[in-house]
Amino acid sequence: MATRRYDERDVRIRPGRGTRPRTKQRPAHEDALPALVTGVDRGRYAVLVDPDGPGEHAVTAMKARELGRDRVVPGDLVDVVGDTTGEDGTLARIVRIGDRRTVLRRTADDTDPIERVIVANADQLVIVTALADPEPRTRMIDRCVAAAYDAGMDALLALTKADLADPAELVALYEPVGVRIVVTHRAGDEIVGLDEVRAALAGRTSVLVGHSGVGKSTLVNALVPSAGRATGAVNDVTGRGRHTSTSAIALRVPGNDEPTWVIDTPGVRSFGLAHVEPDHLLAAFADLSEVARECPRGCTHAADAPDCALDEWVAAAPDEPARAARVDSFRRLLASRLGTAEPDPREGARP
Ligand SMILES: Nc1nc2c(ncn2[C@@H]2O[C@H](COP(=O)(O)OP(=O)(O)OP(=O)(O)O)[C@@H](O)[C@H]2O)c(=O)[nH]1
Ligand SMILES: [Zn+2]
Repeated sequence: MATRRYDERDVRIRPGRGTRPRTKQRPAHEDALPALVTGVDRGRYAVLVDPDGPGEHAVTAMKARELGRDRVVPGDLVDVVGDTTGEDGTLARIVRIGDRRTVLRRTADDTDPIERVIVANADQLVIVTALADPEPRTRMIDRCVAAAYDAGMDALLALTKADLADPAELVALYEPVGVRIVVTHRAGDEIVGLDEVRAALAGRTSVLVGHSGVGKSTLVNALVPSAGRATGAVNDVTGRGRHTSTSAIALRVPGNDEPTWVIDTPGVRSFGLAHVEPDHLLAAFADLSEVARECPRGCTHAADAPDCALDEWVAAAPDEPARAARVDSFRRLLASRLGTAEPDPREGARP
């Protein structure tokens, strides 16, 4: 995306004196090397210098003091200096964070009111959802789709465990939202549908999210055999999976001509939607975006918005039910952001 969106860098409290741009205070670091952040663990960053290039090698780095509290997250393109050999016991320094094409935030919560960036520069959010065991939760999917669209990312719904339930209902719900859908199920050691998943990921960076037990690790291990993501059985008592994996990590998917990455985000439950603008969400619906140019200024495009052009557009073609489905879908995502969405009846049992 062209414009950088608001993130925690903007709410940093700066010391009173000096309004000079911070970049001026930073050393030039002309010898710095470009690197991709693949993982973060207790203040140590796993980076790949010259990612996907001839000189690619893994290095452990720390954040240079001059970056202050700016967060460095998987997917960030950074500059590193110092000992960049990657040899045992060496530590490089991250001195610059490149502009971010996209940012995905996790939601604010009671202990931390800031929606923090969790992944940078990803193209696509892959919402891994089991068709059963655990039951799919449409409200959670809606929130993920809204977060992806707001972040300028595509959304891909990966429906697993198709051996247990029919995907038709969810497909009908998400196709009008413009979400690409792939359906998989395990058959012995194989995953049926894996080729479609591969095709949807090829040449892109995709963030994988999903509740515990949906089969996300099973999928990651099939895509990246060297990953060794822990897979856990669904807990028989609660129906939830065990939390078997811990920190976010970028993994290269082998076998592609173009660089292909998945970023696994264990433990991420929800996404920040507090800053989503209706028009930002609308931008993901090119056809509706066009129609809404006729809306009154400041139109929220919600179901109760007076004179919203989307309503006229639906009314103008009663023989085209697809229009209503499209508008309803957009408004469902809009409502998920405002927290006014109908509660998902299936969600009650599992907060
Ligand atoms: N029936 C069925 N079970 C599956 C399928 N895919 C995975 N499972 C099982 O579902 C359980 C959870 O799979 P995981 O891959 O560990 O799920 P996860 O989403 O990574 O969950 P955590 O590891 O807890 O984060 C395991 O017992 C898998 O064997 C599938 O297609 N069909
Ligand atoms: Zn409108």
